[in-house]
Amino acid sequence: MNANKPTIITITGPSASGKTLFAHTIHDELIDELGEDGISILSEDAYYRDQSHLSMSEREQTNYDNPSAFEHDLLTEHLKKITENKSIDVPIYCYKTHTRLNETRVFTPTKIVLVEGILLLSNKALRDQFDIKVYMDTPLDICLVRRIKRDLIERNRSVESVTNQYLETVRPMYYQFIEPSKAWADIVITRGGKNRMAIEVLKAKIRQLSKLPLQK
Ligand SMILES: Nc1ncnc2c1ncn2[C@@H]1O[C@H](COP(=O)(O)OP(=O)(O)O)[C@@H](O)[C@H]1O
Ligand SMILES: O=c1ccn([C@@H]2O[C@H](COP(=O)(O)O)[C@@H](O)[C@H]2O)c(=O)[nH]1
Repeated sequence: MNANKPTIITITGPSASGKTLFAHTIHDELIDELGEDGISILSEDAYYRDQSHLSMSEREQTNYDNPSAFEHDLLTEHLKKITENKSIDVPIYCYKTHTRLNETRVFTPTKIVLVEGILLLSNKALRDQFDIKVYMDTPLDICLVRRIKRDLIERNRSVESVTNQYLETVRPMYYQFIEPSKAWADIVITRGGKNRMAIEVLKAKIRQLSKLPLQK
């Protein structure tokens, strides 16, 4: 790893496998130690394509678990800029309307960048941007239960819409794209976002990497 460029760590795996919880736990437990320019999180979901040209019923039919739903080229370009220590304008995606907001968020590179999302290892150009690749190997039935609970509360969804989407796209796309991408992972984590030993191992590696100097 080059001491002059940020280290980019991907945390991938199925929807509701605990990627967000895992990334935020590591971030929150290290932020005081590493500082605001030490560690940050970027989400693949921010790069969902805008659907504002479609009607709401058409948006509800979109396959959000196929790589084509994401603007991966833009994310790849942004990750390259991060490795050059350049700021990027990250899109803001709304799950309730399935659209991007008009405004963007300025993201300034930090020494460690955690990037979480379902299809980050499915694309070679994207995969090549990551220094460390982590896969959350949570059983799919547990992911489904957690996704139902989360999407009802946080994403304005009904049980029927979550379960239909699961059968039509989420599960088939998992087997087609996500599960095979596990082969690219350096570290496979069982038991989801609360696996304390896995959290501590990643934190130790991040602490070690953070001791290397970064030239801005
Ligand atoms: N090990 C765990 N035990 C209990 N709940 C969990 C665990 N891991 C994740 N969750 C919960 O499951 C839901 C989905 O987790 P999340 O981190 O959002 O998944 P992802 O980012 O992979 O889609 C969230 O409500 C989260 O708090
Ligand atoms: O408009 C949308 C966009 C995405 N989804 C679903 O979200 C998950 C990915 O997010 P996680 O946080 O990893 O769960 C993906 O499985 C999509 O199906 C959506 O339902 N609507």
